[in-house]
Amino acid sequence: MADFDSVGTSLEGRLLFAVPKKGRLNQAALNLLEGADIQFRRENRLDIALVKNLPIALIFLPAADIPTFVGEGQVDLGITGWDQVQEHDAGVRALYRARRFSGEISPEEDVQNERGSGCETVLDLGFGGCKLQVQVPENGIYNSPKDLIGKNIGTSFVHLAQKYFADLEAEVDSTKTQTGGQPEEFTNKLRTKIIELSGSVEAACALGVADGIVDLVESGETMKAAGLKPIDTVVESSAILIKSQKPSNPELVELIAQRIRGVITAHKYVLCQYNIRRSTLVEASKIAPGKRAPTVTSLDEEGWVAVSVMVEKKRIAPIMDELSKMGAHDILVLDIKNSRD
Ligand SMILES: Nc1ncnc2c1ncn2[C@@H]1O[C@H](COP(=O)(O)OP(=O)(O)OP(=O)(O)O)[C@@H](O)[C@H]1O
Ligand SMILES: O=P(O)(O)OC[C@H]1O[C@H](OP(=O)(O)OP(=O)(O)O)[C@H](O)[C@@H]1O
Repeated sequence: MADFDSVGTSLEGRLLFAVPKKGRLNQAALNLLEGADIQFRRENRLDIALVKNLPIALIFLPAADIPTFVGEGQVDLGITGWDQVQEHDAGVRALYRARRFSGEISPEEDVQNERGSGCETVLDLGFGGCKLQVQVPENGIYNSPKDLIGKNIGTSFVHLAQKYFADLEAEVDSTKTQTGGQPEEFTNKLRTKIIELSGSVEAACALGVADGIVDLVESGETMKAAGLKPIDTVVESSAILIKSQKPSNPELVELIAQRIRGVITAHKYVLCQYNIRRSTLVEASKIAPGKRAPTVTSLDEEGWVAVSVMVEKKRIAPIMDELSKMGAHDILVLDIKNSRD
């Protein structure tokens, strides 16, 4: 077990930054920290690491728990999936709704309900893209989400699944009665049974535990291998940087956000340099206009200029083809290690 006490006192005055300790987001998050020059050494099995060159402590937590820590303000910043923030948000709202329904909620808490998860999105990190989808057996009897009302649903996203089926049940009920549904009260009334599973959710249908599942899909390989098909999307997700509503050091939060933004831009773009006749410069700039504008310098040859421009990595090959066709020479493409707007 990690010895938190020994580092406890040294956390004072440090911004607490939660990072996924395992799973799909772990390595990409560590790469971002490295790119942002957040230097630390993590002792074996210790889930807290002090940053050497900034007043920050990294807290390694499961991605699913990060919105709770950030939302409640115990941790200032965090990297997690948008899906996890939405799940936490749905959980917080469901809890307040249930308490309001049973009459045990005060007006102050009611205000808190409106604040939801308490996490604010700082920026999209551009990795960990996936979709939370409703899935059913490929050759089974269910074809639309409505067919699953009243059935068993396996998922790790219990609150989002509850909300999804509560809304669906309310929609179906309101078309039946024409009186308008009340998704508000779903905690007491949900007919669909949501079964919480912590992993390998895709196996639930084949094993007879569930009729359908709500699970993440990226490439679709897991879904296909399990003989499932998607019938709806609950949430589209990617990794995000979140902050609490009142971080202990807002300036440091902004500094980290700026550095991470720089790393993301650097990964997304390459620097393209080429020589071209000045008379073709305007046309060439239309092909590769850059983030703001190309940098143009004179060449020691009459009528020629050297151009330097940032180009999105994924578009670089066709842009080089076009520039070459236009008469550009000595086209070079360079990786960008870091950047700042
Ligand atoms: N296949 C995927 N592709 C891209 N991102 C994913 C994928 N699966 C999960 N994610 C993202 O990563 C987050 C964490 O999911 P993951 O399953 O890795 O977490 P974990 O349960 O902490 O790890 P593990 O599954 O190893 O126990 C998800 O909430 C989602 O945002
Ligand atoms: O569409 P794909 O690219 O196949 O990815 C989807 C799978 O990835 C995630 O699970 P993960 O592998 O992280 O493990 P888990 O099932 O234990 O959560 C998710 O829960 C799916 O099972």
